[in-house]
Amino acid sequence: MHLEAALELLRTAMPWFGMDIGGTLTKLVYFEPKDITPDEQDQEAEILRNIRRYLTKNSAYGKTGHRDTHLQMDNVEIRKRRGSLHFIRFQTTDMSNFLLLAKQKGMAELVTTVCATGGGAFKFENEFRQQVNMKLAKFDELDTLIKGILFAEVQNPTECYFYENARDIMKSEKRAFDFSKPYPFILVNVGSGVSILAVYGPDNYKRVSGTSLGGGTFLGLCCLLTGCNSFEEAIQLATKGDNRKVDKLVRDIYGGDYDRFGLTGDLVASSFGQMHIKDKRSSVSREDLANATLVTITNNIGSIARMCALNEKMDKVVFVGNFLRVNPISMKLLAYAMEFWSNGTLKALFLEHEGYFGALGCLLQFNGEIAAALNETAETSQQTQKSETTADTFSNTINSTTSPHSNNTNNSDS
Ligand SMILES: Nc1ncnc2c1ncn2[C@@H]1O[C@H](COP(=O)(O)OP(=O)(O)O)[C@@H](O)[C@H]1O
Ligand SMILES: CC(C)(COP(=O)(O)O)[C@@H](O)C(=O)NCCC(=O)O
Repeated sequence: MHLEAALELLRTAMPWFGMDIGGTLTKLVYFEPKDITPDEQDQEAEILRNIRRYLTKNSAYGKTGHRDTHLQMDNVEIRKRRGSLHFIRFQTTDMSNFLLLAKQKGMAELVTTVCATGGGAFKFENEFRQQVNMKLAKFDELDTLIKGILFAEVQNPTECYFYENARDIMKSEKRAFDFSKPYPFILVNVGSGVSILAVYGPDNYKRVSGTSLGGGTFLGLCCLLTGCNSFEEAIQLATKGDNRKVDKLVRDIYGGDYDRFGLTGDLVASSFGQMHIKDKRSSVSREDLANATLVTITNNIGSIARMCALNEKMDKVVFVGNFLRVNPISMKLLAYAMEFWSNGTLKALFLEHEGYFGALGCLLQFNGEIAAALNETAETSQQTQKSETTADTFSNTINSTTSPHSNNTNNSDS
């Protein structure tokens, strides 16, 4: 095969995945081509067809896998192909089951390199190689996070939103925000932990701060304090609880407002500040404890984010990460905190695809992987002067749609 043809094959070979292996959740973005020609269909490997069917016809996979169907993006163009993007997540603790499933579905025979980001791309590299014979092309999680956000913003006109009437949490409402001129902005990624970036341009950012008190802390503390067993349960409990029974408010200390410094009586003066009193402790519910945990973690993140915005002289603060999933309490609280503490100069912004940007950016970076590999190949072929042989070897090391090794037709949910 000629070098050019091999490279074209590499650029177009399916399937296209981006994977973000995080501290708690693994996020997988899958591109489903919708412009397959009859010729292509004839040539398409059986395994590839089955994988596509399996991923797109189901919304639950294995024990913890879910496809967020409400986030699906249709009619997207990537590398001159049109199709849909599917967003799938599972618990990172379930990685060995995922690898087993990938093997069962014949993925290992079709895909030899997966584009991955997040700490797990490093941690699980050997498992991928040993169990399914896949190499991980690793990308930095903060680079891919920004790439994913910028792509989603262009593709989806309603990606970005804010809360109107943020000062009145009971009345605040979600509204679309035009994020087409985004720079500069503070980006707060609330995953297991929290990373805070100052973003000046598409390839220009720095990590300005972070905190270990993040989504993982909320979930961990909530499980300890309430006996709950999942994030969804923790959020449900928090929705019915009242942090004021757990926290010490300014009014509990001052009897009212602390006027001189603008601290109103209903402000939290001390998170969990009432829990050293035995009577108070015995009268709080699991719901109150869950709510107080959520408010504590959220306020702390809001406070650090606000200081970063002040330091960087930026007025837009974008919050992402799966901590915000099904979590309007935190989003409204963050919107309130940005507005209240800045006297209306700071705006909290949110994005619909919350925790998927790293994986999405990783899928888009596949071009970068090819470019890197291209350079390697070009160098190798220059050295050996055997371009045809090199191209053939090369095409086997990335993805191949043309050489199925088995006829696995099982596409049922596992
Ligand atoms: N189904 C879920 N299971 C566990 N945690 C969840 C879930 N949905 C949302 N979360 C929250 O999202 C956080 C993980 O966010 P994510 O952005 O995926 O970070 P990471 O990359 O560190 O896994 C958890 O710590 C938890 O607070
Ligand atoms: C180490 C991490 C980048 C990993 O990302 P995550 O899986 O939490 O999304 C993040 O947890 C973090 O930035 N933690 C805070 C570290 C600190 O600045 O204290």
